[in-house]
Amino acid sequence: MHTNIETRYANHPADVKNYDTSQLREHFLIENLFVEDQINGVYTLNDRLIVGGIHPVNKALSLETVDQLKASYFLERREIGIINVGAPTKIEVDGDTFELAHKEALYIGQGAKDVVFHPSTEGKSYLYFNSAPAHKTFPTKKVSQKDAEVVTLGALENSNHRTIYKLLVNSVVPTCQLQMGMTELKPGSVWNTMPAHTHDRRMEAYFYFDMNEDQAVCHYMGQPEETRHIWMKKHQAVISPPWSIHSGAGTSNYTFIWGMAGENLDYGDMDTVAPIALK
Ligand SMILES: O=C[C@H](O)[C@@H](O)CC(=O)C(=O)O
Ligand SMILES: [Zn+2]
Repeated sequence: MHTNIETRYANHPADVKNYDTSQLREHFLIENLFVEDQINGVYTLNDRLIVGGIHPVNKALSLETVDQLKASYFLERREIGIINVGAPTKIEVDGDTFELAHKEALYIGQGAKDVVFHPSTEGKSYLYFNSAPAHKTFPTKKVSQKDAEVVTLGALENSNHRTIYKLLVNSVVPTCQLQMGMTELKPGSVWNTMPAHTHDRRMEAYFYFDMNEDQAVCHYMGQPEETRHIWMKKHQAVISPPWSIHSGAGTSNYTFIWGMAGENLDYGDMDTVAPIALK
C-alpha cells in the first residue's frame, strides 16, 4: 500500500469561531501532500471531496482504493481531476497513455479501473488531485491552458492582477460535480479572490504552488463577519467549507489550484463580499 487518506469531519461555523491556531490548522490545512512514492491526502466530509498529492519518484504508483470508499476500486463511484504541478509525466488510464505537461489537467470519469502515475524522466513528478462522488461516466479528457476558459481579473493597483484558467469546468469538459482550475498571479500582485465570496452550494479546496520555498501565503477563511487566517507554505492545500470565504495574500506572487464539488456546476454562483464588509 502506498496510499494514505485521512478523514476530516465537516465543521459548524459556530464551533470554528472558538478554534485556536492549531485547531484551525488541524481541521482545514493539508500539509504533507507530496511524499516520495506515495499518494497522500484527505477525505473531507465537506461534499466528500478527496484532496491529494501523488509523487512517484522511484516507481509507478497505481490509484488504490481506500477504506473510506468501501469500493473495489477508487473510481467505482467517483470521478477525479488531476493537475500536473511538476515535470512532464505520464498517466495510464485502462491502457491509454496521457502525457501531461506542467500545468496540464486530466479528467478521468467514473468507472476507470487501472490508473497508473509514472515518475518523470525530465525532473520530479508532482500531481495534485481532487476527487468527488460521481453517478455517471463522462469521457476521460486532457485539458491544457489553451483549452481553458480564461478570465483576467483585478489590477496591479489593487495588488490582485491575476489570470483564471477554468480547466475542468462544464463548458470545457462534462463532469458530475467536480470543477477545477488554476489562477496565476502577475508579479507584484499578491491577493487572490479579493473581493472574496462564499458559495453555500459548493465547498472548495485551494492548493498553493509556483512560489519560492521561503515565501508564504496568508489564507483567509471563515464567515465574512468572522474571519480567521492560516499561514501556508508552497505545496499545501486548505479546505474551505461552503459557508466560508477563501482568499489569500502572499509575500510574493504565486499560482494556486481551486477545486469545488457540491450542489451545482455553476462557477458564477457566488455571493461576493465587499472588502469593507469583512470583519
Ligand atoms: O469559486 C471560485 C474560486 O474561488 C476561484 O476560482 C477564485 C479565483 O481563482 C480568484 O478569484 O483568484
Ligand atoms: Zn470560490
